[in-house]
Amino acid sequence: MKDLTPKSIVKELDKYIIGQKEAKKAVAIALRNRYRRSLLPDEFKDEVKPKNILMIGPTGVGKTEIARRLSKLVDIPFVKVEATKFTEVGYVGRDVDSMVRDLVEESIRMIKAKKIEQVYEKSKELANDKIVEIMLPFPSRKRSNNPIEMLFGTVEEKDHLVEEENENVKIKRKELKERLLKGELDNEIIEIQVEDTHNSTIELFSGLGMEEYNINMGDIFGDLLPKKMKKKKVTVKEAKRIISNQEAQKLIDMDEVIELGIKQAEENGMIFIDEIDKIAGKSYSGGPDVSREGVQRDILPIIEGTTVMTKYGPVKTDHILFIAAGAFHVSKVGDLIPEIQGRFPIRVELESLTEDNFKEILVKPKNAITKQYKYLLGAEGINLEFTEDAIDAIAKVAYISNEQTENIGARRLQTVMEKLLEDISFEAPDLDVKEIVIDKDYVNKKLMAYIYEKDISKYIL
Ligand SMILES: Nc1ncnc2c1ncn2[C@@H]1O[C@H](COP(=O)(O)OP(=O)(O)OP(=O)(O)O)[C@@H](O)[C@H]1O
Repeated sequence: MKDLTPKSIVKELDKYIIGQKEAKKAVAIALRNRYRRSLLPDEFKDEVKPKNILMIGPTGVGKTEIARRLSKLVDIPFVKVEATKFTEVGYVGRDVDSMVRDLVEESIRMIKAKKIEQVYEKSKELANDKIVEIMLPFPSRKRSNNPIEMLFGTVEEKDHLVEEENENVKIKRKELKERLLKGELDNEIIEIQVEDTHNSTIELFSGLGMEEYNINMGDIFGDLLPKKMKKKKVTVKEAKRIISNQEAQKLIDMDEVIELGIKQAEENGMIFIDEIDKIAGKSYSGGPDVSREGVQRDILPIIEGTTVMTKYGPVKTDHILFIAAGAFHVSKVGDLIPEIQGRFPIRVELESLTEDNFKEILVKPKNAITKQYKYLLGAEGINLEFTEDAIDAIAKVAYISNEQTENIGARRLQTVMEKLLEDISFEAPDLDVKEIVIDKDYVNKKLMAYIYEKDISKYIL
């Protein structure tokens, strides 16, 4: 964490997100502040509240992507919620707590995955031993207490036979294990015990038209319920995966995982509240929805710092970082209740993406969409290339269709690319050619129809 200076964070984010300097800078500072806080003496620590961020900008320009990338970069729990979800019919005040419960769930999942990784090798070994045991059990023979057998000494004789057989099995098991490790037995079928997840749902009020009361016992009691097991026939390959998973679960200390998970969520969690602009303003949004102001008032304590009950125990929200986002086309930031405004001291505006931005987004990010298609078709043995003027043309088409229909930002690139490469993707497995170059002509041919005809004359692609 020490090396993650704001500058280095921005540099990392630059690898994935084009432009949006201000927003990147703001999240980098917020993250650094957490590190700074962690160095403070305990008596000050609680005084320093996270500086929550409000991102203002149209859809599809990178608001969520910046926050999500940041969380990946530093491996912290992250959840995204749509504020409008809480205005829907059927929601009641306490439901806003669900964002914290989801965060804890995510945090625990992350810690558990890490712990499982640590015991992975050991669990794999145990699984192999178990599979050998299933495939070649030791002969079990009850010791006879028949007085005649005991009198004539046949019990000892039988014991001797069993021992001999056991020795044989041991030798055979060694051979079997060697073959198992080489993968030679992967396609054999064996019977193993697996968790029976089928009957963990109880239906309350069923038949009364209240299906929404279906309660999943697992959700309430989590790992606390004893697991019901059933027998299942699977291939050895499957068994290796299932049993090593079961063994790994036994090897990790769930109490510790939960404790660490809660701590991580409290200290380092990040909650992204999208569409906050849609709950700005006092009015009902028509119909029987929960009032927007009501939702803001419900969310407020969570952002100010409260304790939320989860199935894992109480979770304090004081140091969770909140990033709220919205387009604010219709409503203004000033339409949010003052208390909420006050809780988002950092405001950043994200710019609409230009055609040049689109060009860069197509090729520059580590996970750029053109690279993704290259990899996908590479898997079919096809080398896909894009000429520079093809990239220019794709960006232009995306930009124009955003202008002519709905502006969905960089998301448009995905639909345009899908359209462009639809035929190639479909035909790929049967194509004889192994080199495909997408040039400007190909783009024009495939995407002309994408642009409203009436405007084609205006744009020379
Ligand atoms: N500046 C950018 N650089 C690179 N890719 C981007 C950029 N903006 C958007 N994208 C791409 O578009 C997709 C959608 O962007 P994102 O989820 O960040 O939208 P958003 O601004 O949060 O909008 P919304 O509030 O509607 O979710 C991302 O997954 C990413 O692939």
